[in-house]
Amino acid sequence: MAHSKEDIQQKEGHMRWGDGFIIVYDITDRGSFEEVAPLRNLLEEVKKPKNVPLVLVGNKSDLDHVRQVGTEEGERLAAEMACAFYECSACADEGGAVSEAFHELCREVRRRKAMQGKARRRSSTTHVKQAINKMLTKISS
Ligand SMILES: Nc1nc2c(ncn2[C@@H]2O[C@H](COP(=O)(O)OP(=O)(O)OP(=O)(O)O)[C@@H](O)[C@H]2O)c(=O)[nH]1
Repeated sequence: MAHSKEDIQQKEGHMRWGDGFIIVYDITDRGSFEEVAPLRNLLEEVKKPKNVPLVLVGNKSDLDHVRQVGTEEGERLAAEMACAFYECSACADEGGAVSEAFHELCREVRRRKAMQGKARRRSSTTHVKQAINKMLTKISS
């Protein structure tokens, strides 16, 4: 599918403010699956240097008889992208996979925020230690 400059700018705008993303393709449309990797690359580019929480979803699992993308292909791509993977149906969400995908994304966003908080706390402790060391060096010289 061709994307206009406006399409890309609009996408980048959404990407900038988002804390986490669900990339959805249609299991009955190989073209939509092939758009996942470029979309993820654009996301990485926009969010750099942050490593953004992601979940990959193959939608329309109720249309298994016209499937064009195998479950294993989705699983493999998710493994490459180091993110969770679900197949679901927005029309017939019997197993609850739609809400599970959203919950997993929220958990991932919280996990990353907690990790970033820890890293920030650690770096501020390092700054305090450096300042004390500097003062001690000055006093002793
Ligand atoms: N059978 C089935 N149809 C679905 C499912 N999810 C969406 N659809 C249908 O797919 C069509 C497109 O859905 P939209 O919500 O417009 O999604 P979109 O991302 O704009 O999709 P495209 O127009 O195909 O690019 C609609 O007719 C929906 O009813 C699903 O899980 N199963």
